[in-house]
Amino acid sequence: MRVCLASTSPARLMLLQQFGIRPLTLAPDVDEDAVVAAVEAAEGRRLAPDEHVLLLARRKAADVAARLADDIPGFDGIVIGGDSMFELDGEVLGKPRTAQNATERWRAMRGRTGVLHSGHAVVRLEPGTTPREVHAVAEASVSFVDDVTDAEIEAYVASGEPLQVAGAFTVDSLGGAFISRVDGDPSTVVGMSVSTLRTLVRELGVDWPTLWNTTDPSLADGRPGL
Ligand SMILES: Nc1nc2c(ncn2[C@@H]2O[C@H](COP(=O)(O)OP(=O)(O)OP(=O)(O)O)[C@@H](O)[C@H]2O)c(=O)[nH]1
Repeated sequence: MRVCLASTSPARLMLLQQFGIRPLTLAPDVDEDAVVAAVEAAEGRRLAPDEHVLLLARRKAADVAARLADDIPGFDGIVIGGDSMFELDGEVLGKPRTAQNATERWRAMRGRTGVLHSGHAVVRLEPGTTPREVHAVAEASVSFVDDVTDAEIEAYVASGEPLQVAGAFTVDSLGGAFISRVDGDPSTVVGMSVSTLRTLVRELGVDWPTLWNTTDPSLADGRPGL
């Protein structure tokens, strides 16, 4: 069973590898802001965090699944897409991208609890059959210690780590020192709930252990991806 991760996220790839899977990786070609804006305009409302991450996870998986059918005829396996957003006091926060945003967010987060929403979509590609897709959202609440100092925030932002991750924090790296509690599947916070992926894979009739220790043939000669 081949596995393709439709993501550029190093954390998502790390998660799958930690859980015994060495997937092919392909970057999704999805303009996330444009996709969300189009759906919100059509619906005449803002998307809730769970709708937001599910929409994007599904679009990313669908984009790569469609390209795979052309790039690797006869691909027999699954394509996994994901998206994560952090919700604090009803505000949906993606990657801060700038030091100022990250600093402002950390000053607002100390001592608080927010929810990390992760969307998951899995597409089953099997030669001669119609692709099948299943999807789900997982949430984990994240509580931050209340005594993070401005100096610690400045140092953390200066590390660059918080700039490119949903919510401006990581639970499995430098940011973990400022997190007092996670309620839910911890891998949800990192980028994908692997227990949720297992449920989705089973819905597609695939036994999870069959994915263990799979090395995609395209990786056989050490080339990442296609
Ligand atoms: N290592 C780590 N990464 C995190 C954590 N929280 C969020 N992230 C990452 O923050 C990023 C959220 O941005 P997304 O838009 O979902 O994904 P992306 O990184 O743009 O990658 P794509 O899947 O290609 O869209 C993901 O890469 C997550 O893995 C965390 O606690 N630890």
